[in-house]
Amino acid sequence: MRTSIATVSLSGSLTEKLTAASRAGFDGVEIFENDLLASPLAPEEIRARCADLGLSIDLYQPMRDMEAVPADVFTSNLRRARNKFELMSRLGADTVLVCSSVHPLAVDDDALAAGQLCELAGLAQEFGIRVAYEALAWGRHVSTYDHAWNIVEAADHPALGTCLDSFHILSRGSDPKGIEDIPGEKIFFLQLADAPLLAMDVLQWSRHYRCFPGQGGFDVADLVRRVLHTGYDGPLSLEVFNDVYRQAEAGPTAVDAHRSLLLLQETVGVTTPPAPVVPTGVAFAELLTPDAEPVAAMLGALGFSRTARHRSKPVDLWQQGEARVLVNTGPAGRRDGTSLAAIGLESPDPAGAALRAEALLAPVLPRRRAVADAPLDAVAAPDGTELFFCATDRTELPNWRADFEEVPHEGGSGGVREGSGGVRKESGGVRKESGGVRRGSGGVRRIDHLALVQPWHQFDEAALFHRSVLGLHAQESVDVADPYGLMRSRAVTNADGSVRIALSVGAAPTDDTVHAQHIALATDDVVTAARRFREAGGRVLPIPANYYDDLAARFEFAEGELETYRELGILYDRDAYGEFRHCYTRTVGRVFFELVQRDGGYRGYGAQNAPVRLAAQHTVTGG
Ligand SMILES: O=C(O)c1ccc(O)c(O)c1
Ligand SMILES: [Mg+2]
Repeated sequence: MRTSIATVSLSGSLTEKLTAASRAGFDGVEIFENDLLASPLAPEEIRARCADLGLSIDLYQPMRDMEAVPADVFTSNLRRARNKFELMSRLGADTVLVCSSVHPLAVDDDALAAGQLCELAGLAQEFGIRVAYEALAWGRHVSTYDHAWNIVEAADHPALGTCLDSFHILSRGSDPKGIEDIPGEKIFFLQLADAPLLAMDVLQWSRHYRCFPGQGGFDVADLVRRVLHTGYDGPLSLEVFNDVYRQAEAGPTAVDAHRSLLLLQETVGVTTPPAPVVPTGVAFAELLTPDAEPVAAMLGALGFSRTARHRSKPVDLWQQGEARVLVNTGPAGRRDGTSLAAIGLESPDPAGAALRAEALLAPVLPRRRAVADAPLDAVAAPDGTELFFCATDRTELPNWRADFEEVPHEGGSGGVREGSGGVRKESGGVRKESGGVRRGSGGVRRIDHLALVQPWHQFDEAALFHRSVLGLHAQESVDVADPYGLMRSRAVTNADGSVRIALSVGAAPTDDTVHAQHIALATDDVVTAARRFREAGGRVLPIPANYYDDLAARFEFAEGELETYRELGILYDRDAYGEFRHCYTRTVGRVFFELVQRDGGYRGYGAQNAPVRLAAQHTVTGG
């Protein structure tokens, strides 16, 4: 289907908006009146610019307070309309949106509304223009789509139809089923927006919190299916009033927006892009660092061993159980402190995953390839993290580990390396971890989750990206209080929890040291793990005594248990499924580690404890 976007959904000048929409792959635009008024370009120039960019002008909007008004007001409305129709002719736009009146003099009289809209449509017709009448959710007398349709039907003019807007329909809780009663050719336009489910004034909700389909809580796909059922064949057009997108750079927002429509079209079954290839595990996390020393000390204390080195690049592979961390000291790592730069995702079909990513507008990165390197397909997530689609030790696919050469066993500084015993050699000569971390050894088994802090304006985009590109499931978003601002956090996971990525965002540009990325490592015994870490010279993040007093009030612990947690900086949480014990390391550059013990199917990430953790990190870094 054709895709379109209202200029109000993007930031910048009209020219910037049009360029962004075109680059992101939209077929057309709705020109919002204010964007035209503020533009130095003449209507003819805007028309030419759109043509150059391959964009059609699908709608001009809005025309307000037209109908159900006293005769003298209507006369001046017609004068205003004639003016706008002349403008639209210069612009080459053939459909105008008229939204239901909020005029103080408008009366509750459907016959009058129909009569005046009919007259307006007659005038429009002289200009070859169609009028699409839309019910604003806060319209004075007309606020539902079925009411607007009744008026359009009564007016019975070929140049008058209705405009459906998913926000107005779904925000009021109207049943979208009735849409199927409207003849498709009388639906002149379809505007789409989602929104988070908030209990607030509908006008404020609409003007500030709309988001792209799939980012909020509405069932936009169901509504679209019903509209398509009528035979509607106009564009799917996004109309998103949103405070964040008004400010964020138009280019990435437009891509995000178009991705939402690609996913929507797939959901309703009008397109079949390459299917998502859901990752089945985390192959590795890659740290970029200018200085391997503190990173090596940290990994050693956590019980990792440096087992292999890349054959042609300054990259070390550190392992423990199934957890693998690459430490890259290449040129890119010299730019700024240690950071979590890449994630290797175990993929059943790496090439298929890359095809999916490309179809969903994810930037596909050049394959990293040296002489003997396995080609790795990679894409950039919205925050710049590189996501590699990997196959680890599967004979039929190129194995990224074959690029690494075993190094003589040197290990970390103590820790649990004996726990990951039974080191075997695989044919490629790379040390293969046994996966056999001894139970109760406090050893790390695998990466539990990766926590990625998003740029402030990319939170919704990030969740939609991971959902649509990787086929991960997005959990509910939770608010977390930081001493210096509010954070929102939302996890995306695969079905068995072997891939968990926690996305979070602050309300404003954040302090890098505190709002660092982190790697959470799963252990069966966090108490032993924390002890060993400490004995190996590691320092856990100190947690205030008040936290433990509160834990004592909320839960009953076995004799001595709480004292142990207090001593080791271990935090505790519980949900309907199980228990969670976790502690944090100090930060190295912009990265820290977490040791986590999940028992009995606990599903969360300790969000309850996050405010305490964030405050503790501020204390450590800020003094
Ligand atoms: O908020 C508004 O006024 C407004 C204007 C035009 C629309 O199409 C709409 O959905 C809302
Ligand atoms: Mg609208």
